[in-house]
Amino acid sequence: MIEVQSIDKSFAGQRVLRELGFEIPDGRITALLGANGAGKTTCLRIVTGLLRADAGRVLLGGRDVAADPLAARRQLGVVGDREGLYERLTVEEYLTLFARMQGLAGAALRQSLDAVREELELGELWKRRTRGFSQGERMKVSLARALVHRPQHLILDEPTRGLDVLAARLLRRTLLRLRAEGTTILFSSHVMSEVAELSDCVLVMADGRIVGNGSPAELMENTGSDNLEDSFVALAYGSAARSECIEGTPA
Ligand SMILES: Nc1ncnc2c1ncn2[C@@H]1O[C@H](COP(=O)(O)OP(=O)(O)OP(=O)(O)O)[C@@H](O)[C@H]1O
Repeated sequence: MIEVQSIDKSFAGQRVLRELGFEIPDGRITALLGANGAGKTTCLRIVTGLLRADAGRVLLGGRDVAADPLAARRQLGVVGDREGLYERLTVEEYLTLFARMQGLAGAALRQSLDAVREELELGELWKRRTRGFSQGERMKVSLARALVHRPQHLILDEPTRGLDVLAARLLRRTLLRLRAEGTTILFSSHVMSEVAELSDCVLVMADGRIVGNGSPAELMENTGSDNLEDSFVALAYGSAARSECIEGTPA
């Protein structure tokens, strides 16, 4: 479970997150939506421990990310807005390095590497250095790095950005499989069709707050919309003027 409790964050006096709070239960896929600049990446960086909040806290599986970062990271996989590949290493070397850093060794290490190679169809890339990889190839390696230690929580920042149809499909299939295995998944996106297809729950951010929280069907019902995009627009852009939340959503 991911618990975000009353997070505040400012950059140079500009308040980006305002008492942001939400909970994500295990075995669910949750999408984080918001206009450009709404604070999604800042929120995800705080949830993953890359950035410190000014106030509030984040718990991953009950562990405070800021107070106990190593324990939190052991149960966390992250696909960030940059892939962070080491271009001189082959895929195998790169994933082995990250698996070792997560404490895997011996047969367990071998098994984990074999599993991600197969699941993410990395066979042909396995012995290649990652320099020059296409966007889709980079995403697959980045996702494999995030998954190699079988984390309980997976966080992805716009994971399908720049992917072709097949790569996006592989990613969606992987997320659905992980959900079936009980993984807790939080991802940000601007692609409404993929959010509607994948998400059990949608969080809509505006002005550093959650202004909508529910299943796609609930958000549509609460906004009187017959599609998720209209519902998102009503919440994300209407909210700045109305500064109110849909029923049942924390302010
Ligand atoms: N390191 C930083 N220093 C200064 N300002 C920052 C920093 N990181 C983010 N911001 C500002 O915080 C606000 C929220 O940015 P953030 O990247 O979290 O938005 P976002 O919702 O992810 O946007 P997008 O959809 O465009 O990726 C923006 O106004 C951005 O300029």
